[in-house]
Amino acid sequence: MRLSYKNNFAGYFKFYYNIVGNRLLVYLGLSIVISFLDGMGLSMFIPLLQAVNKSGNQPSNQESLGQLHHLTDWIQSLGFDLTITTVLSILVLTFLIKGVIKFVQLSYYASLKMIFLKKVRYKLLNNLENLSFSAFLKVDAGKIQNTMTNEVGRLFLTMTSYFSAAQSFAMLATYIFLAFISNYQFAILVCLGGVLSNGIYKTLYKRTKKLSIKISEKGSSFNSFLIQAVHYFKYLKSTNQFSSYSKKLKDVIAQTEILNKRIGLNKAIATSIKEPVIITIVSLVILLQVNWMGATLDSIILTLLLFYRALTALVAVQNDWQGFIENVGGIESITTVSAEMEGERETIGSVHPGQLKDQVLFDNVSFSYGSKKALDGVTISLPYKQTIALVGESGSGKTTIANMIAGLLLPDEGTVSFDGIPFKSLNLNQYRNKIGYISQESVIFNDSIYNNITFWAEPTSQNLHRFNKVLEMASLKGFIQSLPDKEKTQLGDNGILISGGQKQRISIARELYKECEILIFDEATSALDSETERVIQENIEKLQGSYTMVLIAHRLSTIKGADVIYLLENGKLSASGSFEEMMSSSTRFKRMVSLQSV
Ligand SMILES: Nc1ncnc2c1ncn2[C@@H]1O[C@H](COP(=O)(O)OP(=O)(O)OP(=O)(O)O)[C@@H](O)[C@H]1O
Repeated sequence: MRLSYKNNFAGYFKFYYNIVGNRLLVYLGLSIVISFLDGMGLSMFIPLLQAVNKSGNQPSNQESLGQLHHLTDWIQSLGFDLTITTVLSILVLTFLIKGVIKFVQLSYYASLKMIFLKKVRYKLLNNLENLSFSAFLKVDAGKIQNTMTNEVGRLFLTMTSYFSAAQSFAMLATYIFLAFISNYQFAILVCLGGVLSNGIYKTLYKRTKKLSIKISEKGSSFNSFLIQAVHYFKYLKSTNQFSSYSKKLKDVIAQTEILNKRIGLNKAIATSIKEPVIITIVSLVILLQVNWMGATLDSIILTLLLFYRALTALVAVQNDWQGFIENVGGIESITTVSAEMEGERETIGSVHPGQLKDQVLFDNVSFSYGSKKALDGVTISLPYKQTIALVGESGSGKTTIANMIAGLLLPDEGTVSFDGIPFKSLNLNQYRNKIGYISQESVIFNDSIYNNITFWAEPTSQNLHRFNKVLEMASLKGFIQSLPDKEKTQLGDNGILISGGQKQRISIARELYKECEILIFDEATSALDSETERVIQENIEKLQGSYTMVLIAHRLSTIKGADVIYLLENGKLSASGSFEEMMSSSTRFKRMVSLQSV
């Protein structure tokens, strides 16, 4: 399914059709049946008039019905007498059937809505899931959030209005058809009235559409500011910067509401001119009918009835279209965001990685973020079940290498390979199943400890056993035992209810539970006190030899046990070897160690 559209009536139809398929035709079919029944019901007023005329002993005026007298002829040919009771019974029956079909249509609409919203949200979520990491680095989180929530809602409103307009249009067509066969001059007047008022509405629609698109943009920036306000709440609160920050948010709110007010103003104009326009046209028709066409009373009543219904349908078309235009920004922003994300889709190779046997190898790798060179001709080997450590000053390129090992970034020059398979050809999704990543910012979901560690695994005895094992490995057993709700303890948004060190241990436990093959610790022990750090350190050491591991650490004491240490300087490799080798061969490394000892 591709979310794209052409900016015209048929283009919108195709857009909705692409999402919900033939269900749309069923819905439209039901709309047409309802319009037809409505027309049928109204036509019953014609024989009703005749029946009233007959009972009043007035001559029945076949001429005033135009070609519609065929309807009364048809009813009589079925063997029904045109009495008031017969006609009223047919009228009641028609509207009863219409009510039943309306119910079916509305129930169908409820499931259509569910399918529509689900499909669009799934599509956007898939787009996000498949987005490349380098594109994600440039992404506006507020825009994505706004699109997934508000804009999908607005998009659905456009579909509601669009099909409601289509249904009203079917009604309008029914009455115009009835009008044509009853009195063609009248029909021409209806059309003229429609065309006339349409001119006024077109200008209003154009203005509303522009405002609607602007509202979508404002929605994105509102969400962006809001996400950051929540994310940096502690900082904003402790430094009393919240008031100046919320000023920015309030500005966006005010601008959005001004746009909404302008849309409301357009709506007010559109709504308030409707009745005067209708009444003027109705009066003109009556004048024309009485003065120049010598119309009789029942012909005027019939004309008025058809005319009134046709114009009501026309007003409904205009109202629905106004509703459509008010939310058209939703289509615009969803298709744009979806296309943008699709354009930045990660390309995944097809070669399936087996178990790591030999090594992950960086061969003369260079990488830049835009014009900023982060890695320059780096050659590194990560051998099977060995531990390497990356050290270097802040900004020297350690995290970039870690991201490359996880396949998040691909080299601009040189190759990164897994047992000889270049990452470009590798099925990176399968490869990443092997990766455990414990990053500088611990990842904690707003859920229980158990779910955070097991990633929502069923609490079977086997899983619970595995869970308890990793609690011990990550030194979490004592902490969890001390909590009243034990492993069911909720951690709050972003782990706000636990300490930085506890967050890290939970992250470590999650990766151990996953039973990954390659473990990346990016400053994993930086937020721990020295005692906890020692325990975790011992645990990492226990893992050495069982996992292929990458350690990134500023504290050099923590990487003493690594098989090979790589020292980076400004994206270049300046030395490598075991801790002892580095101490004797690299004066820079030796200085770093001695500075930390001090
Ligand atoms: N998304 C980005 N866009 C532009 N430049 C970036 C981006 N991420 C990192 N860099 C730059 O690339 C260089 C290497 O960054 P990297 O994060 O790999 O360093 P690091 O050694 O891990 O630093 P630290 O120890 O502070 O985490 C730095 O100069 C940094 O400014």
